[in-house]
Amino acid sequence: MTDKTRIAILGASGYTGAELVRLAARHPRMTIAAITADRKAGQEMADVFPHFAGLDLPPLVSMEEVDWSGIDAVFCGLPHATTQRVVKDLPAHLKVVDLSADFRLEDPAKYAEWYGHDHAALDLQKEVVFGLPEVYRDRIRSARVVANTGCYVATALLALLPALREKVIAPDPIVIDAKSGVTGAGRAPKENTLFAEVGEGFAAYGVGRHRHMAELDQEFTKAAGTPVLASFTPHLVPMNRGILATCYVRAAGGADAVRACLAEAYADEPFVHVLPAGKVPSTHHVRGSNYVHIGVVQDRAPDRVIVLSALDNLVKGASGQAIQNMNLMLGYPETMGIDQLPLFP
Ligand SMILES: NC(=O)C1=CN([C@@H]2O[C@H](COP(=O)(O)OP(=O)(O)OC[C@H]3O[C@@H](n4cnc5c(N)ncnc54)[C@H](OP(=O)(O)O)[C@@H]3O)[C@@H](O)[C@H]2O)C=CC1
Ligand SMILES: CC(=O)N[C@@H](CCC(=O)OP(=O)(O)O)C(=O)O
Repeated sequence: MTDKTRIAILGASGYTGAELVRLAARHPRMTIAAITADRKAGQEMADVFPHFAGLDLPPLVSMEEVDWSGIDAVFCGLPHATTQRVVKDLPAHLKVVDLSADFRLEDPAKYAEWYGHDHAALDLQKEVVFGLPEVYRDRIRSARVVANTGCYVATALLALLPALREKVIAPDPIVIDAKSGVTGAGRAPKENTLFAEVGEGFAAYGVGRHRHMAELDQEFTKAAGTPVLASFTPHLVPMNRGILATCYVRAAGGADAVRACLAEAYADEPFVHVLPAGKVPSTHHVRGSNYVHIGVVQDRAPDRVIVLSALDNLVKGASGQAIQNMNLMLGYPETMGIDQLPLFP
């Protein structure tokens, strides 16, 4: 008998799956019992990811080969749309943290509108809790299935939600200018992530319409108590990891009021640091960690404020947040296994 939770990581040959392996392998209360892949099923993890050389891991298998009776909890790092068909058929004894976008939208009509097809697991959707621990910690503790917040969305929500909730910032306009490293697009080969097409330049994409807007609308609207339609423009920048969101908002009390509100809201949060006046966050300062840095700056007009937020898309934006959620679901200390300091430079 072991007092460790036996976990499976679905999609372990992808970027978020590999990051889950990195973190879970050193988690004091988790043991990695199964790891899955699709095209890479049958391979050893250290062959797919040589940085895991020497780590004792089971081989990558297909999902059909997993013996679920030997598993207590599952992290699901699969592409969206595939995920809902997989998660709905998982045995009910499993606790699940899903990293995809499939279970984040509460309204099925919104899901169909933004993803272009009906949801395949609506019954399950009803019981899923939105996985942003800083907001839904109590509900996450008793959830069986949690939908991790998306990487861009976590960056923007953590920057603005408390101030929106307390009406320290106005619900309109909110403009979010966000930049992501290339691992945000996953490991599967795509033309837009080729070195020659990402390096030495950068561009916006999804301008005017990106599926993450639906998730932002849902959570901003709940916090403000009135419909919020934020502008959101993502950019792909030539770096491996990290997201920086620069958010432009209106706040009658100016930057000091916004900073004070955020500092109070996050005073006891283990992973969110509100920076002192005059400091701005950098992806360099959160890389490889579950930390989020938030800076607040006064714009030239007295009622315009700039809130900047940085996190590592693969850690706080995905796998670290997933472990944070699973720690809550399992009754473990929330920071267990994910309190590593950032890697700098
Ligand atoms: N990358 C990021 O920063 C973030 C990603 N996410 C979300 O997390 C999920 C995983 O992302 P990421 O790790 O980047 O993706 P990757 O493309 O890097 O990895 C996808 C994984 O899923 C497996 N897979 C693909 N198709 C299937 C299938 N049909 N059946 C079973 N397994 C399959 C792949 O196996 P194989 O390698 O063998 O093909 C691989 O292990 C996505 O939903 C993404 O949107 C969320 C937040 C941040
Ligand atoms: C750089 C890049 O391509 N990013 C992806 C977001 C990745 C992601 O994490 O999507 P979810 O949060 O919805 O799972 C995109 O813009 O679609």
